[in-house]
Amino acid sequence: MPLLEVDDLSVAFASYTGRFKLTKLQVLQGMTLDVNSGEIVAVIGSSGSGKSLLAHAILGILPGNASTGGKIRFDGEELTTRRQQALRGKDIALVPQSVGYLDPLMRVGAQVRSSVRAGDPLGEQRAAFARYRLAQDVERRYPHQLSGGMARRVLVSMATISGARLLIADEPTPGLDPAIVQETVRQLRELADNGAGILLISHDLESVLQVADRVAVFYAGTTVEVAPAADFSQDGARLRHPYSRALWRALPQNGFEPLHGGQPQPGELPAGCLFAPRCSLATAACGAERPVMRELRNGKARCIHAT
Ligand SMILES: Nc1ncnc2c1ncn2[C@@H]1O[C@H](COP(=O)(O)OP(=O)(O)OP(=O)(O)O)[C@@H](O)[C@H]1O
Ligand code: NI
Repeated sequence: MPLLEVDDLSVAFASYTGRFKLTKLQVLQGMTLDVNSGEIVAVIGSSGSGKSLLAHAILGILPGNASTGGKIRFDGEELTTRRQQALRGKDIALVPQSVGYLDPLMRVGAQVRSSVRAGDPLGEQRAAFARYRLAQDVERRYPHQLSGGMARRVLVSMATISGARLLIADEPTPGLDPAIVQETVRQLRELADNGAGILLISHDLESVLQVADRVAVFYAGTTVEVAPAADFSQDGARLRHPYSRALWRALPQNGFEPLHGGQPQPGELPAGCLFAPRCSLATAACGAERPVMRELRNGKARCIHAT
C-alpha cells in the first residue's frame, strides 16, 4: 500500500467577478500520483502547472476560497481535514517554496527545535545547522535577520529533522550554492533510504533525475505522466506522453529541441487533451475529450496515442 495516494484530485477557487457574481476557477483537475515509503517521487512541471497547490492540498493549507474534489489517502486512510491537522508538521512535513512560512516572531533555533519529535532537540538542531553551514549564533536570530539563502537552509533543516514519514519539498534549493544543494539532495536520499516517502517538487528535470525513483509530470493542472526516472534516457522513446518527451528533448544534452507555445491558463483550457494544441501527434480525437489516465508499462499516461 502506498504511503500517499492522490486520486483524481481537483481544486477550484471561488472569486467575485463583478459585484455579486461568484465564479469558480478550476485550477487543478485529474491530479493522480502515489508515493511509497522509501521512495523519492519528483513532481516536474513549468510555472503554474499546479505543483505547489498539490502540496498545499495534501497538507490542508489551501486558502479558504478553495474547494477540492477527488481523494487523498495517507497510510491507506482518507486524509480528512482533521487528520491533516493532526499529521501536519509531524508525520507530514513541508519544505515550503517561500521563506515567508517561518514565524516572524520566533527565534529560528526555537522553530527548528519545535519540529524535533525524537531525541534531544538542541543537539538535533545544532547538528542540522552544522550540516547546512549555519553558524551557531544564527539560532538566536529572528527570520528577518536572515538572508534569503540562510532562511532556506533553516527551512530545510527544520523539515529534514522532523522525522516525518512523508516529506514534501517544494523547490527546496533555488539560489543555494551547489555544495548546499548537493547536501540537501544527499539528505533527501538518505531520508528515503531510511524509509520516508519524499515528494520532491521542481521545475528542473535534470537535477531531480539524479535522485528520484519516479517522476510525475504536470501540465496545466493535470498529471500527464508518471514514469520510472530511468525512462528519461537516450532519445526519450520509453516515455509515454509527448509532453514528457518534449521536456526531455529540450535539455541541452538531448538536442535543445524547443517546444513552441505556452501552457494554457486556468479558465482558458481547451476542451479535449490539454496538451493537444502544442502536440505534434494531435489528431481530431484529441480535441474531443479529456484523455483518461492509463496504466502503461510500469507507469501511466494521459494520452490516447501513448503505448
Ligand atoms: N489563491 C489562488 N487563487 C486563484 N488561483 C490560484 C491561487 N493560487 C494559485 N492559483 C493558480 O493555480 C495555478 C497553479 O499554481 P501553483 O502555485 O500550484 O503553480 P506551481 O506549479 O507551483 O508554479 P511555480 O513553479 O511558479 O511555483 C496557477 O495558474 C495559479 O495562478
Ligand atoms: Ni510553486
